[in-house]
Amino acid sequence: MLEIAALSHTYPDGHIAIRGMDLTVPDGELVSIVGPSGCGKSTLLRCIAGLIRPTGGKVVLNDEQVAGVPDGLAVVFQDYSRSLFPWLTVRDNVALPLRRRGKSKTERRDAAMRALESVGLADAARKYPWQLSGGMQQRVSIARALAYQPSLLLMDEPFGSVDAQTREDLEDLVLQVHRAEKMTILLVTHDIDESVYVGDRVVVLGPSPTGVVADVPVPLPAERDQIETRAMPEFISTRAKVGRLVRGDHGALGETDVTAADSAKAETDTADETRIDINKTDTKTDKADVAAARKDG
Ligand SMILES: Nc1ncnc2c1ncn2[C@@H]1O[C@H](COP(=O)(O)OP(=O)(O)OP(=O)(O)O)[C@@H](O)[C@H]1O
Repeated sequence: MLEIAALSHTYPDGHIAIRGMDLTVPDGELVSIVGPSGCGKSTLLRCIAGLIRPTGGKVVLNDEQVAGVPDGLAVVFQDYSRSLFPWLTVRDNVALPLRRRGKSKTERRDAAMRALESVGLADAARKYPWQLSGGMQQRVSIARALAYQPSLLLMDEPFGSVDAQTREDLEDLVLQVHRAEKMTILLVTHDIDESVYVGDRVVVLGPSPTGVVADVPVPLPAERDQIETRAMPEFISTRAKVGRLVRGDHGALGETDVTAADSAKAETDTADETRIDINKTDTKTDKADVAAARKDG
């Protein structure tokens, strides 16, 4: 269970990105997060990932307050070109984080190959990331997250840089993995259709400083199909509702939607920002991991 309570974040320059956000995500749910450009979606994910410390409120994951990168967390970013190490093979990129799981070399390689098979890239295992297309590189990033077997997967606009066909394939891949592994997934997207197509629910954030404007259930069957699901009346009406809410039309709120706008207004905590040095720590660990991976050959 992920619980976000009265979460606020003010950057050191005084910019208030998040104010008084409340959100609860039960285990195994796939929640889409949408909101106007620049509202604070990435800031929210970084607070959940323990990469920045909130200046107010808290993030609690499985009953423990997040104070650094939690165990069992994986993140997929939009910019795949910077998230893979060009000097490691595809297989070694996928296997790298498993060092932190205490796995042996053979176990790491087996897990990496299984994850690559699940994204249809087993044949590319011995290639380097720069030998693959953008969509294939993003599938490697997803395979790396899957191999880690996270209990919580955060995806920040993960399909923003790939073509339309690849995007649909990756959406279906995430749905398939979500069903098979039952992991909790938070997916930030600018694409309202995508938010409804993949989500169990869509959380709509308001403009900066952001908070939850509405929590919209997605009344669609768990099994989804790119053509049939998108033609369903429930898909069309939910997409229209989310679209209006993102544009600030709160009249689009239905009886089943939960609004947290009031609690967002109530929170005024703008305490000083304290940055965690987790980035430094991570960089050191990554360097050690990478050096060891290269030695493994
Ligand atoms: N390090 C920082 N220092 C100061 N302000 C920042 C910093 N990082 C982000 N911001 C500001 O905080 C706000 C939220 O940024 P964030 O990247 O979280 O938004 P977003 O919703 O993910 O944006 P987009 O829709 O463009 O992806 C923006 O106004 C941004 O300019």
